[in-house]
Amino acid sequence: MSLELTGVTVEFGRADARTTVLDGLDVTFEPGRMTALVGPSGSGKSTLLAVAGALLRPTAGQVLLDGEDLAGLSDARRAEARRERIGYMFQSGNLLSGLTAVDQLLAAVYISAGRPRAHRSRAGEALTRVGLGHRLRHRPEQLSGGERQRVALARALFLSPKLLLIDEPTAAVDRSQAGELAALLAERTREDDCVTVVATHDPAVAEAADRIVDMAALTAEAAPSARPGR
Ligand SMILES: Nc1ncnc2c1ncn2[C@@H]1O[C@H](COP(=O)(O)OP(=O)(O)OP(=O)(O)O)[C@@H](O)[C@H]1O
Repeated sequence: MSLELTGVTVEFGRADARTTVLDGLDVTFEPGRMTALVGPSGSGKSTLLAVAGALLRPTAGQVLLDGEDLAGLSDARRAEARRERIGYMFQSGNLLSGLTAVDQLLAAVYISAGRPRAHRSRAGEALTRVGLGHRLRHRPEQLSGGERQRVALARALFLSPKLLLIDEPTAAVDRSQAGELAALLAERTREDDCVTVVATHDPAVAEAADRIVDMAALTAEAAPSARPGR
């Protein structure tokens, strides 16, 4: 399973108010490797994740997940790919208020496959693996920022996605938690052999990653005028 973006362009707005955020981008991400996506604020990291995760259709280009072009699929097939093959973890954690840590994971099962009861003990194990075995019945408002991030990570991993997309996972945690969370992400990526792309400003995440991709370099590669000899 690999993720390959070819000629990906994303434009927002119309006519005179048009902004080109990604311009003919080519990049490939391999399985079992965690990539840190770095670059200045506004360089398009979150936009790239949204396109890769079939949350946003590119203006042009292909998003090949295991050879299948997500950009060209119908809305229904894109939704299916999101449910079955892609795990997300966003900055705020996006936990559902009022649900316990275990139920956060079961909600993902319910949306995807139904019958969450059969998965209850597995949800407990998944939370234990991210160091939250003692917080299974806690609700988001009873958890620290770092604990909420780890619930969100366990939830993103729960259905064994082939593609894991993560935006600023360490924004709400202290330095030692940031290092632990980054190491955990890298470890799970290798164990599950998934493609993991993490947009980040955090050196701790970049350090734990197997590869660093700089948006500035991608953009320079994509723009023909910036290529040497042209
Ligand atoms: N829906 C939208 N409409 C118009 N412009 C948008 C939209 N979404 C994003 N942008 C613009 O696209 C650019 C890239 O945004 P993006 O969030 O991808 O950057 P980023 O690298 O993730 O930034 P940060 O590090 O601050 O999170 C920004 O200039 C932003 O204003």
